[in-house]
Amino acid sequence: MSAVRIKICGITRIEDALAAVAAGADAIGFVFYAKSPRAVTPAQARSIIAALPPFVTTVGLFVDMPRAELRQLLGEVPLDLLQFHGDESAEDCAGFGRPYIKALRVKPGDDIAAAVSRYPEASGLLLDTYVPGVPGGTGEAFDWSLVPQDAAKPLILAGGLTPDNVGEAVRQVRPYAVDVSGGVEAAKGIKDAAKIQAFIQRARS
Ligand SMILES: O=C(O)c1ccccc1NCC(=O)[C@H](O)[C@H](O)COP(=O)(O)O
Repeated sequence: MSAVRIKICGITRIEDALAAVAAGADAIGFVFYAKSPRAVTPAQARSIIAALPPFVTTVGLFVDMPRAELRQLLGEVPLDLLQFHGDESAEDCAGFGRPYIKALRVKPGDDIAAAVSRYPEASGLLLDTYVPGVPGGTGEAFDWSLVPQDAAKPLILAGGLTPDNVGEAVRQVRPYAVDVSGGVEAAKGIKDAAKIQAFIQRARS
């Protein structure tokens, strides 16, 4: 089995992006959702991306953003992959000339395999925790036993991961990738380089 991929999400500063890359992250995520404490402007994201070395995947997170607004943003920011974190349908996620992943907010009793099948064009599905009224970045984990072992798409495990639980999460779920935001922060939107290093080392050990 290949090494688990790692995305560090909610990046707002160049130094945090570089710390993530130096620690071995495969991808970094930018939150384009104004209500988030981790929100960035297109100009901020562009200047962080300009500081990156090659071969780092840049991911933009959106929550039910109007299509015209998203198209304009994609003309301003060189994003490799789109992450839809709201109530977008498969049709809403398509047609932007970029691969996408869809976040599914998981709650007890959910049939994740059935939800995956609703997004046949997605590159993968990100599994996050359902918290009423909060679209993402909740810092809470869901019941990992709900994750199917034979999903039709690569699954990215998210929600409440930390340096302390990511090793067990990878052992139990065997996801394609893991995604973390709050678990590697010193404060909301401010990453902690030592926590990023510990997270990546434990995810891959
Ligand atoms: O981070 C936010 O504030 C946020 C707001 C709206 C939609 C998504 C958001 N974040 C998504 C992520 O950072 C991750 O994909 C995921 O939810 C993991 O977050 P965490 O539980 O903090 O590790």
